[in-house]
Amino acid sequence: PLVTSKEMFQKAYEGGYAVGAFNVNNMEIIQGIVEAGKEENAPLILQVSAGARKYAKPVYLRKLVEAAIEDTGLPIVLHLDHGENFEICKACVDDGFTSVMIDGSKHPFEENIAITKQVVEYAHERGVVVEAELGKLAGIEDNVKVTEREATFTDPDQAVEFVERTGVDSLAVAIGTSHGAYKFKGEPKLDFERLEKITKMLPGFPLVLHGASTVLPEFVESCNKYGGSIPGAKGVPEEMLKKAAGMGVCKINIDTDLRLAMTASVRKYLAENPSEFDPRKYLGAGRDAIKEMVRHKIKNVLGCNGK
Ligand SMILES: O=C(COP(=O)(O)O)N(O)CCCCO
Ligand code: NA
Ligand SMILES: [Zn+2]
Repeated sequence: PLVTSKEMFQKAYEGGYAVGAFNVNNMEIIQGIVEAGKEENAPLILQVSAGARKYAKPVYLRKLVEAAIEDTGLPIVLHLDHGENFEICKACVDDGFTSVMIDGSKHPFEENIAITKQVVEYAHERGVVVEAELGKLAGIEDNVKVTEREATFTDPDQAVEFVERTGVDSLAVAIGTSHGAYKFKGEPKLDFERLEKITKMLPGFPLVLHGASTVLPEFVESCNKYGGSIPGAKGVPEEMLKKAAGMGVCKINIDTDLRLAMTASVRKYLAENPSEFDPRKYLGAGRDAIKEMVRHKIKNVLGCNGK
């Protein structure tokens, strides 16, 4: 069924595991994710960005997710990822989403609170849950001193005030991750002391980790081997994700690992089958790679299999 993440996160918090939040843009990506969820009997969060709505059109994504629910019977959350303003959050609530993110992290503290409150009011009125963000994901890695970079991380004291004043249901925290395939110049590092402090000050409150793709080496190598060029791509080691899942993180966002699984498999298939031109062959290869990758994440990283 189509569900909100309320109970999902309560169980995840108590159980010390996290639910995967996977970005969806087309049929094969959705099918790969949902087949994995079915095989592992895991709850799923399918998340749609503004770019996905532009690429696929909202009605296609909504119907594809409805199809996935009808096909599998899994508990599935349909979530708006990185909603920029009240309007897009409202549109998704009105479109039947069960969860929306309002990302006010680029605004000053008080503006972030104001816009988040506005979305919480509208969403809660209609039984929809809200994710917000406090602190800025890295991504400003180069030519910035560590202290400056850490100044953009989530401040635990501010987090308490933010949650109390907005009534938000979950909070995306900045502890060193960033979006995309180039997350760390040097050794991967997350600020676990900061994460621990936040969970001590907000016991039982669901936290969200963005920029949590591992940038799986097998796919990076395959992309580079079959005509791609993504040297130096690096993500979050799976051990760190497991640790975070045991420390109050209830939702782990994965998009780049899906993109790499699809891209590596399509490149490989096309390189190895030069005379093939049936899209079902190479898109099917991509779908299979996504399914296996998501199964791996569910079983070996998130721990939400059978939950
Ligand atoms: O937090 C994430 C996923 O981050 P990652 O890029 O590590 O998969 N997202 O919100 C997905 C959109 C960002 C584009 O990748
Ligand atoms: Na957890
Ligand atoms: Zn994100």
